[in-house]
Amino acid sequence: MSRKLVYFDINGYSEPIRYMLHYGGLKFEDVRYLRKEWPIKEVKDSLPYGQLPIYEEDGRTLNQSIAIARYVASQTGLLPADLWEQAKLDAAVLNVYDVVKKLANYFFEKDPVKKEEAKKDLDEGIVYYFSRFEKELKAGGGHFGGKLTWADFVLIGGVELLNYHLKDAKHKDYPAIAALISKIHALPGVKEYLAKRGPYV
Ligand SMILES: N[C@@H](CCC(=O)N[C@@H](CS)C(=O)NCC(=O)O)C(=O)O
Repeated sequence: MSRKLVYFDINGYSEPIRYMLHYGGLKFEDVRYLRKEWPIKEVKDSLPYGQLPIYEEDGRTLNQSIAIARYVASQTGLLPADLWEQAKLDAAVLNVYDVVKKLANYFFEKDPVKKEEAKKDLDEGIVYYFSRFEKELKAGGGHFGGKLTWADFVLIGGVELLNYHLKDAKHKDYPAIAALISKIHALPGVKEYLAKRGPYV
């Protein structure tokens, strides 16, 4: 089976997907376009919605990082069979993306007044969402939904993205989130990948 994950030379939206692929021991081509060379017109024009990441498997193409993460989870034992459990995890992932979206709103805002408002919304959003993630993780014995799933990987990916761009360990007052980061970083496959990867970029 051929698998390819195509993204940029950053961790960003693809990192939880890379973690899952490595954890699952699935061989894949990790294609990373240089941001400084983007847009490469012929590549961008060939993408279903002009954006990355995309995931290719045996000639089929999937876009949208959540859809890719969910599919990869289904191939790596990280998506439970029960439909209610699946829906609860979808909700957890969308909650993570809701707070990550606040980072994007802040990051891409050009107007200085609106940027300040977006920063306030982001700072408040981090406290609001992280305290709820913390509660959910504690109720689930350290995981969303009681066991290791793709929602845990997506949460870690989101926290790392926020931390990197805000130059701060935003999860430091949330012990269950911190423990989950350590746990995922120590998983077989992920640990070896991280040792080779180096720092988050
Ligand atoms: N909703 C999409 C968003 C994808 C997205 O925003 N991709 C950005 C990089 S993180 C991109 O491709 N930017 C380059 C461009 O738009 O040309 C997803 O989650 O995959």
